[in-house]
Amino acid sequence: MGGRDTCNQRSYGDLPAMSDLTILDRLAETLEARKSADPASSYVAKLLTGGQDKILKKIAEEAAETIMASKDGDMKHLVYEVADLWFHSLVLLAHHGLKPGDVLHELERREGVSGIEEKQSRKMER
Ligand SMILES: N=c1c2ncn([C@@H]3O[C@H](COP(=O)(O)OP(=O)(O)OP(=O)(O)O)[C@@H](O)[C@H]3O)c2ncn1[C@@H]1O[C@H](COP(=O)(O)O)[C@@H](O)[C@H]1O
Repeated sequence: MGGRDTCNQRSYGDLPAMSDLTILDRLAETLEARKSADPASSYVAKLLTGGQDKILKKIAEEAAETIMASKDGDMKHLVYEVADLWFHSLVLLAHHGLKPGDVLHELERREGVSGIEEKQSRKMER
């Protein structure tokens, strides 16, 4: 776990000040700008210049930390770790020139389609 200690700044369940879409878009813009930033002064620039494997390693670490937080049953810790996981996933998307909107559109496309039915239709296609 890093030095960022935002766990206690907002109690679990409070609404964020702005919509989730807005923070995702703002963060994506920052990540894009960090592509030309100095790695010495930007964590994101350091990750992006480090290449795909460094980003993937962080995602694996954050996924493992998310699992541990869930098992511990500490909801604040879980939210914190999922935020880390989402953040590093957004860095991976930026690395590939993708945006949060690409994922949101995919989720929208899936909206209302039962996972069980979708899996069944894939089996029938084979
Ligand atoms: N949302 C985040 C964010 N979430 C987590 N982190 C960093 O991700 C890292 C998480 O890794 P760990 O918990 O494993 O901590 P660590 O052991 O110190 O990390 P490593 O040194 O092993 O990589 C920490 O350094 C956190 O500070 C983030 N760093 C940046 N952002 C956003 O990205 C923007 C740009 O950041 P910079 O590029 O650093 O200016 C910021 O303004 C924020 O909006």
